[in-house]
Amino acid sequence: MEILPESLNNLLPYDGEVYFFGKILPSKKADHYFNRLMEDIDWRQDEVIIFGKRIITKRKTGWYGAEEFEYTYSRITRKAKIWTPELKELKDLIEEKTGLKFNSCLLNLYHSGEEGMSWHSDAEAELGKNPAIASLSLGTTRKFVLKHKTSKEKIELELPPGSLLLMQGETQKYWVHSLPKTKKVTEPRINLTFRNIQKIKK
Ligand SMILES: O=C(O)CCC(=O)C(=O)O
Ligand SMILES: [Fe+2]
Repeated sequence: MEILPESLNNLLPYDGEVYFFGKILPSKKADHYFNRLMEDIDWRQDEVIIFGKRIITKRKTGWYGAEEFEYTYSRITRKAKIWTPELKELKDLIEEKTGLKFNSCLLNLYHSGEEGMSWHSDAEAELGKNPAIASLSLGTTRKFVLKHKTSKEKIELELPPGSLLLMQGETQKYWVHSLPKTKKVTEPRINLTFRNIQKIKK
């Protein structure tokens, strides 16, 4: 069941649903969480395999959840750490705003505009069919782009600190998304994507 404020429009013209909630955290709170997460998250550089090559990303990530869920992406499997107090608070807030339940969170730390995320969809088996993914942004504002896999139509939006974006329905099946690199941004950004892992592998 989804409880969405009636005022929210679907940003996608077809084949999925993306809702922008705007700022759900006042600036001071957003700053507070940014600083806490910088300190408390076990930030790691990922080793990903791209076109068969092992690459160490500049971007750092963290993987947290209600249990030690295993998550596989780009052929790397990681075991979740248990929620920190701040992550639990943010999860509760996002569940309240979206009316959905989430049991895990992937965090990304982009040190500057030199780091981004290339085109992908979040369609890992662990997320099940038509996953809902809630994305909270902290730190500097960055541009986020969605692109339809066949029509190539693009939807662009700015994600300011404290703002929430929800992707659900068939979005991951028909659209890819990216965080483009940019020379204009020198400040760091943290993004949290709350997800719901379906299969509990121990
Ligand atoms: O940083 C963002 O806004 C996007 C992150 C993302 O797409 C992901 O973690 O799968
Ligand atoms: Fe993503």
